[in-house]
Amino acid sequence: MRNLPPFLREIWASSPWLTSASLALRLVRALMPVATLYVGKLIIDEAVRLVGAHVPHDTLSAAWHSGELSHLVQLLLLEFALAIASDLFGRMVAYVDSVLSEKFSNETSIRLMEHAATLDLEDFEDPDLQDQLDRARRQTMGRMNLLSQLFGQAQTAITVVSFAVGLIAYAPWLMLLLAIAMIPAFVGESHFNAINYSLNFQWTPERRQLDYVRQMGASVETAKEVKIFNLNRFFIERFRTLAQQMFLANKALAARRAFWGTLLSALGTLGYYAAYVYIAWRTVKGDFSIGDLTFLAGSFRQLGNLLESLLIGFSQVAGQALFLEDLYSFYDIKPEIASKPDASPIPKPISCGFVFENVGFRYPDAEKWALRGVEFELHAGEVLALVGENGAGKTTLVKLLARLYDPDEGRILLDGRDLKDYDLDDLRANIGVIFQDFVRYHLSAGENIGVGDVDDMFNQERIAEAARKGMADEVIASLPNGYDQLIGRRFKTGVDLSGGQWQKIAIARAYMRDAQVMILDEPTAALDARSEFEVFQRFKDLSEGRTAVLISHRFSSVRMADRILVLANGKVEASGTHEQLMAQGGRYAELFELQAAGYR
Ligand SMILES: Nc1ncnc2c1ncn2[C@@H]1O[C@H](COP(=O)(O)OP(=O)(O)OP(=O)(O)O)[C@@H](O)[C@H]1O
Repeated sequence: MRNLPPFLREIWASSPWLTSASLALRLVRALMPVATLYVGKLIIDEAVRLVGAHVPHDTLSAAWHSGELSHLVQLLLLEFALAIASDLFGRMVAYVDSVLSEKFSNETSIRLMEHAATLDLEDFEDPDLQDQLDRARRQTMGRMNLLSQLFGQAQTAITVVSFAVGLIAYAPWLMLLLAIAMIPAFVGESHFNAINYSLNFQWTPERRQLDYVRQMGASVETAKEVKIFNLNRFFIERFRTLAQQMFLANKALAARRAFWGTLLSALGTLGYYAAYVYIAWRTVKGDFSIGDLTFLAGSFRQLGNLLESLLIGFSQVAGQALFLEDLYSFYDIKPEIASKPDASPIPKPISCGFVFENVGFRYPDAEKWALRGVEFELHAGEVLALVGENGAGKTTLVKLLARLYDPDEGRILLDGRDLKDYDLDDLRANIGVIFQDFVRYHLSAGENIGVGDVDDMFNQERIAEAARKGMADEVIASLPNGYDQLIGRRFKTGVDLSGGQWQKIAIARAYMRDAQVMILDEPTAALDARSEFEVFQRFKDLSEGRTAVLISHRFSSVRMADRILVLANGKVEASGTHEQLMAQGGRYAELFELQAAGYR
C-alpha cells in the first residue's frame, strides 16, 4: 500500500486536469444509485397512496385531468433524468479514465527509458536486473487499470456510505451484520492475491525465457539459422515444457481461488438474506411501508454487492500495488558510474594521453580476472593496435577506457588525472567507439550515421563527409532512396545490407563523432580485403592529430599502427612496433607467421 501515494502523485502530475475531472465526475456518479433507489421508493409509496385515493382511472386522460397524477409523473420524470445522467456520467468517467491512463502509461514508459539510460552497463548485464526491468516494463502496460480501479474504489466507497446512511436510519445493526458477513471473502481474496504475486515473482526468469524462446522461434533475425538447423521443433518443445509448468501452477491457484471464493462469498449472501427476512417481517408487521421495503431490500442488495466489490477491489488494488514495487525498486537502482559533482571537462586537446596503472578488472560474478596488472601508456596522437587471442581482454580494455566499467584495481589516468575526475558525458563525447557487435539501427541510412553525433544528427553535409571517410558513400549511392533509405528488414520499406556494408555505415558513424579518441574494435571482419586495406589506410590518415586504438585479428592491418600491444590472458605481454615485435620472436611473431603461412 505504501506504493499507492507515489502512484497517485504520478497520476496527478501526468494531468491535474484530467485527474480532477475524473474524481469530480465519480463523486457525482457515486451518489446516483441511492438517489435513484430513493426516488423509486417514493414512486411506489405514491402509487400505493393513489390506489387508496380512488383516482378516476377508467381512462388515462380522465386520471390525468383529475390532477392527482402530477406528483407521480414528476417522480417518474426525475427517475428518468437520473437514469440518463447516470449513464452519461458513467461514459464520461470511462472516457476521462482511458485518456488519463494512456497519458500516464506513456509517461511511465518514458520515465522507465530515462532511468534505464542512466544505469551502468554492468546493471544491464545482470540477469536479476533484467528480470526486474521486465517486470517493471509490464507494469507500465498492466497498471493502467489500477488507476480506474483505484478511482472506482473511491466512487464505490462514497456510494456505500450514501446507502449506509440511509440504512442506518432504518436499522443500524443490519449494517453491522452485512459488514461482518463480508469479512471472510475479503480475507480470502487478499490471501490469494499475495500468493498470485509471489507466483508471478518466482516465475519471472521462466517468463523471460519463454519470451526469449518465442522470439528465437519466430523472428526475422533468427529465421535463417532456425530453418537451416531445423530448430523449430526444438524451440517449440522447449516452449511447451516451460509453458506447461507455468500453466499447471497457475491452474492450481485459480482452482483453489475459485473454490474458496465461492464458499466465502456464500457467507456474504447468507448475511444478506438474513437481513431480508428481517425487513420483510417488519413490513408485514406494519413498521415499514411497501416503498420502504423496496428501498431497504434494494439498498441491502446493492450495498451487499457494493461492499463485496469494495472489499474484493481493495484486495485487488493491494495486489496490483504489490506489482508497483517492481517499478519503484527499479527506479531506486542508482548507477555507480557517474560524474563527480565537481567533474572537469576533458582537456582539449589531450596533451599526454592515457596511462593504465596496474589496472585489474573482473566482470561481476566472474571468478576470473578479465584484466589484471595491466600497465601501458596510450600516447596522445598515436595509433595503437591491440592484438591477442580470443578472450585476451582487448574489448574489456576499451570498455574501461570509455568508462563503461570502472577498474576494480589500479587506475586509468588521462593527462595525469584519474579518468573518474572527468565529466562522464564529456568523456564519452570525446571517444568514438565502434564495437564488434555494433548496433544495426533500423533507421534511415543517414540517421544510422547521424546517431554518431545526435546533436548534429540532421547535418547532411557532415553525414556525407563521415560517409566518405568510412567508405559508406558508395553503399548509400547504391540505395534506392540514398541517405533517406530505411535500412534493415524490420520495417516494410527497409532494404537490408550485407555484413560489410553495415560495417562501413558503422565506421562512418564513428567518423561522424569527430572525437579526439577513435576506437575501432574489429570493425572490419566482414570487409573484403581491398575495403579493409583502404579503411585502415584512411583510418591512419584521418587519425592525424587524434589518438586511435585499433583492435584487429588481421596482421596486415595491425602492422600499420604506430605501436602494437600484445595482450594475453588479461595481461600486456609485449609492446612495440611491428618490426620490434617480429624481432623479439614472441607470441606476436608466432601469430603473424601463422597467418602469413596461410596465405603462401
Ligand atoms: N559481459 C561480460 N560478462 C562476463 N564476462 C565477460 C564479459 N565480456 C567478456 N567477458 C570475459 O572477459 C574475458 C575478456 O573478454 P574480451 O571480450 O575483452 O576479449 P577479447 O580479447 O576482446 O576477445 P575477442 O578477440 O574474442 O573479441 C573473456 O574471458 C570473456 O569471457
